[in-house]
Amino acid sequence: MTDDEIRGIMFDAFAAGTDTTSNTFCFVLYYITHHPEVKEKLLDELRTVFKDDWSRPVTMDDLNKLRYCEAIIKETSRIRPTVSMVSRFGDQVDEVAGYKWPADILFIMYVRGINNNPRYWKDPEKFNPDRFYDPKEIEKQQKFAFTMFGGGVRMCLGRNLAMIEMKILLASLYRKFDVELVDMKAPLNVTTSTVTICQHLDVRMIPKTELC
Ligand code: HEM
Repeated sequence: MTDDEIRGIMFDAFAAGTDTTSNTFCFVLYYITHHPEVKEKLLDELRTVFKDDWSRPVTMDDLNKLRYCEAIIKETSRIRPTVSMVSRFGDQVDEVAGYKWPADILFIMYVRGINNNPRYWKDPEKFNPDRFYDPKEIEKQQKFAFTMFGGGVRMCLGRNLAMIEMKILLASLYRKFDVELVDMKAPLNVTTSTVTICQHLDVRMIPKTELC
């Protein structure tokens, strides 16, 4: 591999892999703090997986068991996707969604619209991680009704890494701390272009004295 190729890969990892994960995680904290019943279920999962050991590193085996953590991350990304648009350039005349399109057209898919479409999601505005946890709910889902990492050959290259990072962070954080919002009434403060950035989120981290 040449130096240029290595530099390019490192650049992609930083450019595509930092704002995305960090902002998604801010949204995860925001939604958990606003849904105490979700926090309780998360803590139950942590108790089941880690028993009374609250400091050992998270293993691959643990990651497979942290299904509710993953469901929280997915439901957060459904209701408030960090990457709000995915684009494709059509270089030839084509037919899409029953319409004929000329060449050199940029198609932009509005991810938030897809993920919150009431045709595919009951009460789409409700934060409910069970949509991605309960096998019956998962079975009901339409294949393309949820996208977090895009799709097809240009799908996010870092998707597995991103999910591993966020699950480890979520489990590690809630094993050792309780997290509160400083202002529960403050709405999410975001700016949106391709990536939705959380401008401001004041949290209070309270060290735990006993497991969960
Ligand atoms: C929560 C975290 C992340 C989200 C929500 C996310 C989302 C996305 C989305 C929606 C795309 C466009 C896919 C498409 O056009 O179909 C993408 C592309 C990409 N992502 Fe991520 N991503 C995340 C984390 C990461 C990480 C950690 C890395 C690398 C370390 C990464 C590397 C990339 C790269 C290289 C592309 C371009 C792929 C291509 O054009 O072939 N992403 N990501």
